[in-house]
Amino acid sequence: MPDHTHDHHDSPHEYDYVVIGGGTAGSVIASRLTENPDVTVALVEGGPSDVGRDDVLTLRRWMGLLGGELDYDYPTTEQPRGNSHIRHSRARVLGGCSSHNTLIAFKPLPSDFDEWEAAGAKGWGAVPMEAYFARLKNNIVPVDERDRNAIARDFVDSAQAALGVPRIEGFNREPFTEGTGFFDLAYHPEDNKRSSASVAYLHPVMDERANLTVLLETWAYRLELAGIRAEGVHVRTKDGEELLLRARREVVLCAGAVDSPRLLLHSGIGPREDLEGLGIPVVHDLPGVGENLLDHPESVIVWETNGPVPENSAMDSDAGLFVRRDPGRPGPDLMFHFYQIPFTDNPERLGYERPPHGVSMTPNIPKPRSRGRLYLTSADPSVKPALDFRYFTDEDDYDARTLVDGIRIAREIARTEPLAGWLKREVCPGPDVTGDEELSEYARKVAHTVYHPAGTCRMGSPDDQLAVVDPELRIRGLEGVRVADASVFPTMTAVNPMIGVLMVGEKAADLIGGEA
Ligand SMILES: Cc1cc2nc3c(=O)[nH]c(=O)nc-3n(C[C@H](O)[C@H](O)[C@H](O)COP(=O)(O)OP(=O)(O)OC[C@H]3O[C@@H](n4cnc5c(N)ncnc54)[C@H](O)[C@@H]3O)c2cc1C
Repeated sequence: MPDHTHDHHDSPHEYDYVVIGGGTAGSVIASRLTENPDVTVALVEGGPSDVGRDDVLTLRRWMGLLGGELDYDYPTTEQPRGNSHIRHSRARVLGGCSSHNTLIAFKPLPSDFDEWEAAGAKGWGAVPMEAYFARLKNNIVPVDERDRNAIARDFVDSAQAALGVPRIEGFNREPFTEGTGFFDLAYHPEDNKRSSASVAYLHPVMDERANLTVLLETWAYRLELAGIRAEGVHVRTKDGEELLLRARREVVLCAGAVDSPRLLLHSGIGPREDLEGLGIPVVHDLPGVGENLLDHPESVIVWETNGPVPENSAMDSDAGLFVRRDPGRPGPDLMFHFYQIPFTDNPERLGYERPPHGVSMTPNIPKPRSRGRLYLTSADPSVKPALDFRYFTDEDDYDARTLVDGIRIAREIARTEPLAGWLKREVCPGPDVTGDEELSEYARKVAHTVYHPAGTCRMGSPDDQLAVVDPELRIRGLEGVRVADASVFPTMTAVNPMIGVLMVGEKAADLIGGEA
């Protein structure tokens, strides 16, 4: 290995590591690698900085960011069994989706990591992963007392009374299979400020570290490969300048579950036939790129309340519920978010009206069985990729049945005091919709996403033909390039994935640093 310590400033566009994507995982990795002052890192981020931006940094303003100028806003392909109108928000700003999400913070359950290990991700079991949770720099705390809305408290009481599940105070304290309570969030309750990946990992060091170069509003569009070795990445800056950023040691791809496979495909790394069909020269035939597209689909049931709901909240969906219907499963198989607002965006398309004040429950499928696929429709890197989630297409209809169960359980909770006393009427689907078929039809047509795409560059063992990266996160068959973000998830975590992504970042930094 040549001595790089003296040539840092020789070439303006050469670094030890080029990290693509200053999002959730990328912020962790760039921050950790540059703890060593002898290591240089370029962090390439498609969006602007979040520093000083109250619209981004104030957690409760999250909904205002969706669909706006800081959102890549990916459509889905037509979903014959689901909702074809879902828009997948992906943040275009430093911190990535941790800068516009709700920051619900769940350490993946032991059963999630053990499932990864069993799927071929050697070394990613629950026991070794524990250390990475302990390392996280984010401020992870239960929803603060001041943010605990009276109706959300009553939701928790009613869920407990109706279902007999335990009340949980601090979901990350010990593993659970069911329970209800206020979530842990990565935030600062005193001013409702995000403790996103960028706030926790980059803001404290960005201006101080001479060895960290953050290139904002710069888009990576193709990897530079010499044979099987990744040598850097081609980017376009905000001013339209095209640069080749060279990586002496490694390129680390952290563009997320949509944009990491997208960049690989445009670099000629992916399923041969697809690439040839689009006229993209095949550099490396890797059939798994874009396959195994996972998500948490959800549905919604909305009530009108007797009067306005009190104002206080961390981000309007501060409490929830996990249910395990099948005791043979190691973890929960149905989850609910409770919204202190009437979330009628999708039902309105079917003719339902938004009540003046109301609340919602959004049952989702922790371990969905449908698997989708991401693919390109054009060799032009500026064309958005196609996202076909194949929602509700699993053979035994498990996914749709889960949401039907969810709506029925939601109604049981709503009938139970103290929540019952707040509710005037069920707005959607409405009390007349009761049969399995009708409920399934409704649940699927108004289905939404919990915004958790993952799995499109999945990690796996050498005999897994569809694995894209090995358990050290190296792209199989190539040198000098890893993927580290939600796309490497072999399977979906039963809980919201962000903490899992941050832990992927921490472990990736360890793997990369250890090798150097
Ligand atoms: C609205 C919403 C709410 C959510 N709520 C929660 C929640 O409460 N709890 C939870 O656990 N999870 C939540 N999630 C999911 C969670 O935020 C994501 O799973 C996680 O943040 C993904 O991290 P990532 O590193 O894979 O990708 P990202 O955080 O999306 O990072 C990718 C980064 O790469 C950049 N980028 C992409 N392509 C390029 C390119 N070609 N060149 C340069 N830069 C590029 C992007 O700008 C972005 O900054 C939510 C997601 C959304 C969208």
